[in-house]
This record gives sequence, C-alpha cells and structure tokens, in this order.
Amino acid sequence: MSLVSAGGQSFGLWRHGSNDCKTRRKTKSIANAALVEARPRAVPALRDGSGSSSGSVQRVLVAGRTDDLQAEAQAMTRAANASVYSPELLARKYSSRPVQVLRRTVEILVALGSFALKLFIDQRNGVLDKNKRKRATELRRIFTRLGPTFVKLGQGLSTRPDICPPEYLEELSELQDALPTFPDAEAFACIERELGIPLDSIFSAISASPIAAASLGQVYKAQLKYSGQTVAVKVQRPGIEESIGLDFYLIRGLGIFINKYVDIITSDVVALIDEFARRVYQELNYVQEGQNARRFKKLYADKEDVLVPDIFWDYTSGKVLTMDWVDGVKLNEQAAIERQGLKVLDLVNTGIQCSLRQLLEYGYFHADPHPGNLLATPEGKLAFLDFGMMSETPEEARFAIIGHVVHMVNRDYEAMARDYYALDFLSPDVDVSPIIPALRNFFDDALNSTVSELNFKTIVDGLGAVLYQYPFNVPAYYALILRSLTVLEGLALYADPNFKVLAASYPYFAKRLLTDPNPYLRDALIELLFKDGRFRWTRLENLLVQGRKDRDFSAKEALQPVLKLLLGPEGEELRNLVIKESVRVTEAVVLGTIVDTYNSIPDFMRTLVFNGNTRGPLVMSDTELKSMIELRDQVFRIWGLLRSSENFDPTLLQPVVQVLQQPEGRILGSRVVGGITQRLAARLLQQVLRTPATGSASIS
Ligand SMILES: Nc1ncnc2c1ncn2[C@@H]1O[C@H](COP(=O)(O)OP(=O)(O)OP(=O)(O)O)[C@@H](O)[C@H]1O
Repeated sequence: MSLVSAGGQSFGLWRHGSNDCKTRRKTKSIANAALVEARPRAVPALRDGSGSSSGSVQRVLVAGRTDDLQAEAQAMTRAANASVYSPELLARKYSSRPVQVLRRTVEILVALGSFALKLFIDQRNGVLDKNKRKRATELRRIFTRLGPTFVKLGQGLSTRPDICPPEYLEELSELQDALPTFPDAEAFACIERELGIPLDSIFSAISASPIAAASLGQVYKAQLKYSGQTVAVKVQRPGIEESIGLDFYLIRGLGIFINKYVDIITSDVVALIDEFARRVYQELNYVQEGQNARRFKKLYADKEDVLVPDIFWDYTSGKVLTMDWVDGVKLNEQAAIERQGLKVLDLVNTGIQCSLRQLLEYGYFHADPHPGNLLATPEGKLAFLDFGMMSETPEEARFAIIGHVVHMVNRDYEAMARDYYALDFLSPDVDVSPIIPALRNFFDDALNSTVSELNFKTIVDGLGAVLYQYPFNVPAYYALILRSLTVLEGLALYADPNFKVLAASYPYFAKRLLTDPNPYLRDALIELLFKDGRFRWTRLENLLVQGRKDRDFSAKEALQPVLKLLLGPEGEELRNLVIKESVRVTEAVVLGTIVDTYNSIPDFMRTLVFNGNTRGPLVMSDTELKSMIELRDQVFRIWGLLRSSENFDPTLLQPVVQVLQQPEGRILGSRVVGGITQRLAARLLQQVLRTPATGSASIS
C-alpha cells in the first residue's frame, strides 16, 4: 500500500479532514506542543548518540518513562468519555425509540429465524448431522451480514466447545476481518476530532485507504511527522457504539425471556450476555488496548524472538490507536514467509512457547491469536498484534491445567475427572463418576500411541465431545486457551502435517514439573514418577530429555522441590519410596559392576578363578539380570544428562548430602544400607547354595 504525502502544500488529502481552517491553525500550536513531548522511543535514539555516560543514559531512561506516563495519562483523559456497558442506560435509551428497535428486530429475526427453520426441517428429515457443516457455513455468513455485534458473538462462540459442536467451532473461528470498510474521509475526520490536531501535524504521510478492515475498526499505515517513524493507525468504525448498543439491548431482551420461560436452559443467560457485552465494550476503548499491549510487552517481549509494537500515546485516544508499524507477513501466508528464508515451524514454536508462558506462568494472555494477529518479521521474530481481547487464568487453574496434562499422560481418568473441580468446570456437588468411563472411552483410543504423538485438536475435539454431554460449565479463559493452541497447531499443520503441538509443548511442561516449587506441581511430579510404590526411571529420563529442550531449563533447579520435600515433615511416604528405590539402584550398580568385571575376565581365567563354572557370577534369571542392567544404565544415563547440562552444578546434590547428615537422613542412610545389605546377603546366600535357577544368566 503506497503512502500519500500528508505534509506538502499540493496535497489533496486534507479535503477529507477538518474543513475549518481557523480551527486547524488553532490546533496546530497544540500539535506542535504535543509533538515536543511525543517521544515514546527517545531512549534508543540517545543510545545511538555520542556515547553518553551510563548515569546520563539512566537519567534519560527515567525521563523517557516519565514522558511516556504523562502521555499515557493524557490519552486516558482523551478516552475519559469512552462508553461503558450499562444495560440500564441502554434500556432507557431504546425504550423511547420503538421504530429503530422494531426495524433491527425484524432484520435479526428474519436472518436467524430462517436459519432456525432450516435446522428444524433438517431435524424432521433426519439430516441434522449430515448438514452440520453446511449450516455452520450459513451461520457464519449470517453473522457477517448482521454486523459487528454478531461477528463478535460468532468469534466468542467459536471458543466454546461446551456450546457448539466442532463443525460450528471451525466455521465461526473464520470470522475475522470480514467486514466492509468505511469511508476514509470519516476515518481521517475521526483522527482529527479525537486527537484535536490536524492530520498534517501528526503524519507526513498516510495510506489513502485502509490496509485492513476488521470487526471494530480499520487500520492505516502512516509516517509520523516529528520522527519519520512508520506507524499503524487503527480507527474505530463510526457509530459502532450505537449499533452494538441496540443489538445488545435486543439480545439481552431475549436473554430475559429465556431466563423466565425456557426451563431447559439452567444457566443465567442474561449474566452471560452482560459479561460478553462488557468485554466487547472494553475492546472499544483503544487506550485500554494500548495498556494491554504495554503490559503484554513487559511480560513477554523479553525474549528476542517476540515483538510487540510500542504505543504512541500522544496519538492515541478511545477511538484512535497509533503504534509501531510491524513489517511482516501473516503467519498463514507460508509461501511468503519461506521466500524470506524463514521457517514457519520456528515461528509457530516461538508462538507455542510464548503462549505457554502466557497461559501457565503469568496467566495474562492474548485471547485472540488468529493468523491475522500474528506476523513473521523479516528478522524472524513473531509479532503479536491486536490486544483488544485479553484474558487471565486464575493461579489455581494454571497449576490445575499442568496437573491435568500429567494425569492425561498417566491415563489417570479418576484424577482427570476430579481436576474438573479444580479447573472450575464442575460445581463440587456434581458427581464425576459417569464422566470417568466417557474419558476412558475417548482417551484409551486416542492415546494408544504416546501423548506427544497426539494431535492437539483431536484432544480438544474429544474433550469437547465429552464436555458437551455432561453438565460442564467451561470458564471463558479455558476455552480461549484451547483456541490459542488450536490456532497455532492449525498453522503448523500447514507447514508440516506431522507437527504435534503437545510434543512441542512438552519440554515446557517437563521443565515446570522438574523445577517449580509450587506444592501442587511438586506433588504432580511425585505422582508422575512413582507408581504403585515403584520409581519410574524412564519417566524421569524422559522428563530430563524433554526439559533440557526448554530454553529456560536449569539443571541445578531440577528435582530440587522433591529433594526438599524429602527432608520435610510431610515427606515420610516419599522417604519410604526413596529408601526402597535406593536399595534397588545400589544393588543394580553393585551387581552390575560384578557382572561387568566377570565379563572382562578372559575365558581361561574365568575357568581358573571360578573353578570351571562358566554359568556366570550370579544366579539370576535372564529377565531379572536384563532389567537390573537396564536400571543401572538408565540411572547412569540420567546422571549423565544432568552432568552434561550447561549449568550443572555439583552443589545440586547438596540437599541429598544434607539429608544424609541430618538425624532423619542418617536414619534414612542406615535404612538404605540396611536394605542393601539384606538384599546382597540374600544374593550371596543364593550364590553359595547355587540354587539351580531356570534359565540362569549367560553374561556376554
Ligand atoms: N502495528 C501494526 N503493524 C502492521 N499491521 C497492523 C498493525 N496493527 C494492525 N495491523 C493490521 O490490521 C489488521 C487488523 O488489526 P486488529 O486486529 O488490531 O483490528 P481489530 O479491529 O481489533 O480486529 P479484530 O476483528 O480481530 O478484533 C491486522 O490483522 C493487521 O493486518
């Protein structure tokens, strides 16, 4: 999209702007004053400068931040009259406008009524399932025709597997950027009105038409006059508050009717509508969106492969948002990305890692990561756009989600079903027992290979199908999480049909499990590592192999939470398990060494030393010996994994030494030694007596 010069005398663009020359001259001085202050990126400019001392750079940083805060405060003042959702105000307003209300009611009823009629006919003809996809496409088109409220409603429904069948979820998730544009003249007039400055004072150039038109606004590319920086300017659709206000008034009326007369719907429909409307109104306040972007950037853009545009507060208001222009290609334009020498899968991986941190670490996440909002920059960074819809995962739910994945890996369906209380899916009075067989049915089939080989969408659809049949209430944040990851998986699958989101996420889960001191995660780790009183070394090895793939993995933190528990008052059960396991491992190491030594002796020496007996140094079945050697090798491999980690620190073992030094530990140590001695003594006795064992070990 070419830029049109906005500054020159010969320039005709201003015809669209303010017609009042006097007003323009008056506002120009305001503009100049504002421009002096408008330096959101002053810091890099100074860093490039003439080698100022670190002290002065610090002072400038602080000054830059203060300027930014002031500019943000001014933007907030400009947005002070942004509408907030008030059902009472809407009721007061529209009860006195019956014609307008009637016209829109008929429009909506005709569109949705004809759709409902088709569903009714499908049901009578027994083709409801067969026509699902077709009807879902029709519903998407109807929502697009009915305008922004319904596009938003459709976008919202597309995240609700508990309400919509999968075909509808898929179709409705395509409701993006689907609306027609509005006249540029109105957009430019809106910028001038909102910022109180003529367009030519702000921009030296601006695209003559929008580069994108989305549900609530359209976006222009422009160049800032004071600095020459290229920016994106999002301008809200004129009259949008009016149109969504009327729609919400009507939809709420329907909700009141449902609450009163439709008994099969037990949820409070009006409360759901109010919550949704509140979110949409929040999206209409672009200052709020700018603040979301700033918070998101602070939390996640510390990684060099993530980019979040900076906001230019001086040119931002409730209806105008000015931010850094991001040069990039949408993540679903794979050919264009590859032409730049970038790999889609690398970018998707960055997206997945960033999403996991959003969802499970800070709990503050981008709730609308559709492909249009994710760009690949020429430097290979993943840029996030559109911070209108953000959501938060409550802290308990973050841990419960990780636990749920662990239970899924373990195929512990009882625990999975119980998780739904912690996840707030089910109220505590609901009996989970009927859900367990449903979960088992689905996952036993789906998980017949390893979980990491499983398609994320298959799991989501399967869970969705289970949730759809039971009295679940999926909190909005959870539905949004699923959507975020499904979107990323969908993008990855274009590039590599074998890509698995779970496999890509597992290193993060493994790292969190191995290192997070949160008691819930520590217990989940213990649960994962011990089953039926046995330590599962394969699980630990797998976790370490996976965890090491995560960039933030620190070997010295691995297992620390569990080691600490070992010493604590709550660690009794764990201590017993550890003692048993220590005996097993020590025995494997000692006997393994004996076997190795035996094998290293030349045949003629063996005959001499063992007095003609070549059956081996131990009386043990093949299987027993094999599993013992496997255990020993596995323990060595795990040790090797830890030692070869970059930041391995021998003090890692300090807690173990501490355990052994403390009275509690000494008891533990003596119990270990006692256990080993007993086992070795038994072996020795067996050896001496040479009980003829079936299939005794042939060692080679
Ligand atoms: N900073 C930017 N740099 C480059 N392009 C941008 C920028 N911001 C927005 N765009 C373009 O404009 C499009 C619409 O922007 P955005 O998604 O923020 O609008 P919206 O009205 O909030 O959309 P939605 O319907 O998803 O809520 C984006 O998909 C992207 O193509």
